[in-house]
Amino acid sequence: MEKIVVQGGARLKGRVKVHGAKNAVLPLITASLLASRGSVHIEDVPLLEDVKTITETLNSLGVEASLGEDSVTINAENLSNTAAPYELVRKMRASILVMGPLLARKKHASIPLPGGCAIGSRPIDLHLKGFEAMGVQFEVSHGCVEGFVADRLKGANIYLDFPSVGATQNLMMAATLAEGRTVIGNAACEPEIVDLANLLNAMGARVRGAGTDEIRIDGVDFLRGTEHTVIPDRIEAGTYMVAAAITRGDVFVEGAISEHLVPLIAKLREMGVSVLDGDNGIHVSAKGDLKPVDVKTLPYPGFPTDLQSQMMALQLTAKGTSMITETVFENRFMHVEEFKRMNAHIKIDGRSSVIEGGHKLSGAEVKSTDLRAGASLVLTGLVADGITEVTELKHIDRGYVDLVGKLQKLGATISRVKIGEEAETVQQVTFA
Ligand SMILES: CC(=O)N[C@H]1[C@@H](OP(=O)(O)OP(=O)(O)OC[C@H]2O[C@@H](n3ccc(=O)[nH]c3=O)[C@H](O)[C@@H]2O)O[C@H](CO)[C@@H](O)[C@@H]1O
Ligand SMILES: C=C(OP(=O)(O)O)C(=O)O
Repeated sequence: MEKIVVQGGARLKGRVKVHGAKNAVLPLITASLLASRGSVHIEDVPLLEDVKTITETLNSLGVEASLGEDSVTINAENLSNTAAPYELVRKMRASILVMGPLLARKKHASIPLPGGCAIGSRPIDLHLKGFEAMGVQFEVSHGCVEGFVADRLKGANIYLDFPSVGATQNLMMAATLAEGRTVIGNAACEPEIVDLANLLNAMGARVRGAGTDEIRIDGVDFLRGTEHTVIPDRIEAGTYMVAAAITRGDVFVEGAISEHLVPLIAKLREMGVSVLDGDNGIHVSAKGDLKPVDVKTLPYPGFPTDLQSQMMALQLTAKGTSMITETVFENRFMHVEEFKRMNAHIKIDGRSSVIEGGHKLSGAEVKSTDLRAGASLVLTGLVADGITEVTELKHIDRGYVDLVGKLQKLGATISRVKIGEEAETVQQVTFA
């Protein structure tokens, strides 16, 4: 078991490069299941735990999927198995994204119900309702949801009650091989949806309207292999932008795309942070007191829930009262109790949190409750008095490649140590 040890006080400076997006690459990998001819090769793949899990899931379906240093190659010509194993699905909710491709190619899919997680109950009803409209029948038994369709999937008009990212992706993938046209209304508009549509179209699909709230897909008979490069991770980029602001630092976030980060940039500027769009990246710098701001998370192009806890960390350092309203997940304030251990003054009122900024933060032992919460505790540790120790790193490892190494290069006093060996390493950190 390991933990991250951070000594607060360093002002971050320099350049940090973002990796390919976790939330884009997971659906891209499952979309490769749709190719019955040739291999799909994906570049700029972040070697995260989630990427390893989804690759293993494909292997368990009889598919050749191999990870390189920053790429993955998938040949699904011999896709044989249509039942995903529980031990992989329970590790990662995005495993549900094998369902659309399996139903489209094999007319059958059996997936263990992923269950709730720290941030909410996260049902899959919108996925299932959409598949039903395409002719799939479902049975739920022994903790698994099993879908069958006698013939080819049928194109359908599907309206999503909420613009679910996963449901949009799953239905979009299934529709590429369905008979006729599928229209997904109130679709999610995230950049990761556009990236998926681009891959599908390069594989021979006919997907139009991705990035708007109405996606039209005309089914084709088969899809083939291709090559694709993943978009940069806007949430990783946003995390480093907040790291620059919270330490009143000066950082160039290489690869960050400003069009994908409009709400974060707007809020940072409102707080008094300088954000400049540069050549292939975003330059963030801050000095002195920041102003409080109110933030409401929303589906894209609204403020992303995946940057909510990082923003809260920053609000803790602003002078005055800020508010965050979380509208996407019903239980995404688990980090608040951990922040409070660091002398944060926060009150939760239903789906909102009121953050009283400007109190001196103090280092403490805290634990990650989800991957973004883990990163936010590290960010808070960068400005807290003394040493912060963050445990439960399995969450952070799901979503950040080399968080510690990247922060070290920016000048943070931070290290990752085995629990039990900390005394020596903390000394190294303190006096390095
Ligand atoms: C791997 C991946 O890309 N994960 C992202 C994806 O998750 P994910 O695709 O799971 O998120 P969704 O957009 O589906 O979920 C948003 C909300 O809709 C609800 N819902 C969803 C599906 C459904 O069938 N029924 C239902 O009620 C969820 O419980 C949640 O409250 O989008 C989220 C919202 O931007 C991000 O936080 C996650 O990082
Ligand atoms: C919630 C997240 O991911 P997932 O949907 O994979 O749990 C996230 O990336 O912040």
